[in-house]
Amino acid sequence: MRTSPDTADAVVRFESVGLRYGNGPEVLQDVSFSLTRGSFHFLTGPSGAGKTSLLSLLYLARRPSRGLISIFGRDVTAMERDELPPIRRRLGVVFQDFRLLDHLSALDNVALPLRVAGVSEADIQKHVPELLAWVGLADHLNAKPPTLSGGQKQRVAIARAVINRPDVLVADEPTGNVDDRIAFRLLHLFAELNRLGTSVVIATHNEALVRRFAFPRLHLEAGRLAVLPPLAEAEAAGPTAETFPQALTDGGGAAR
Ligand SMILES: Nc1ncnc2c1ncn2[C@@H]1O[C@H](COP(=O)(O)OP(=O)(O)OP(=O)(O)O)[C@@H](O)[C@H]1O
Repeated sequence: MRTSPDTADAVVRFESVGLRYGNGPEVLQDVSFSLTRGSFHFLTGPSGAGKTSLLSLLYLARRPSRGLISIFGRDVTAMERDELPPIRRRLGVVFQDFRLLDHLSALDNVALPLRVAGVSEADIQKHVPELLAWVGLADHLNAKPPTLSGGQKQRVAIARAVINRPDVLVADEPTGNVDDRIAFRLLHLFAELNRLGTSVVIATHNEALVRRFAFPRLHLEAGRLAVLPPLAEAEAAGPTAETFPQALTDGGGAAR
C-alpha cells in the first residue's frame, strides 16, 4: 500500500470521507485528516456542522457512504462486523448522552472496561475509587446514574472512557454539563492522558477551553473539514503529573 511519510504513523486516517443519512444530502463531504499517536485536537464548528457524525465514524458506530477510514493501520470500512470489537476496545468514547448503565453503580460503570479486560478485583477496587475521587465523585461511588446530576453522570462517563488508557479517546461535548472549574480540570485529565500517548479528539462548543489550551482544531463548517492551528499560544498551567490518579499514571494504565 502506498503511504506518504506524514500518514505512515497515523493511528487514524480519513481520506475523502463522505456521509449521508439514508437518501439525504451528504452531512460530511470530502473529509480528510490523520491523527498521529499522541496528537490532541479540538473538534469545533457550529451546531449541525457534523461533529457528532464525524465522531460516530471514528468510534465505528457508522460506516461512511464513501471514502476510506483506517484505524491502527486497518481499513475499517471494509471490515466484517466481528472484526471490529478488538479495535473498539482500544478506543475510549465519551458520548454526548453518557450511555451509562442505570442499574450499575458509578463504580461498577467505570469498572466495566477493566472487568472486560480481565483486571483483578483488587486493582479495580484500588484504581476506580481513586479516579472517581479525582473527578470529584468520592461521595458517589455507589450511586446509580438515575440519582446523579447531568454533570456527575458526565464525569462517570469520562472516568469510564479513560480508565484503561485507550489508544484513542473521542469525547463529544465532555464538559457540556459542568462549570468552568471542573471543565478545566477535566481538560487537564485529557491532556495528561495525551501526554502518556493517547490520541485525543474533543468536540466542544466551549470557546474558553479552546482558547486556553494550545491544541490544533479540526473545524467543521457545513460538513467540510479544515485543520486549523491552535487558538491559544501556550498551554495553561495545570495540575502536575504527580497529582494525577495513579490509575492513569501507574505502570501504563489500570488495564495494562
Ligand atoms: N440520525 C440522523 N439521521 C438523519 N440526519 C441526521 C442524523 N444525525 C444527524 N443528522 C444530520 O446531520 C447533520 C450533522 O449533525 P451532527 O449531529 O453531526 O452535527 P453537530 O455538529 O454534532 O451538531 P451539535 O453541535 O448541535 O451537536 C445535521 O444536519 C443533522 O440534522
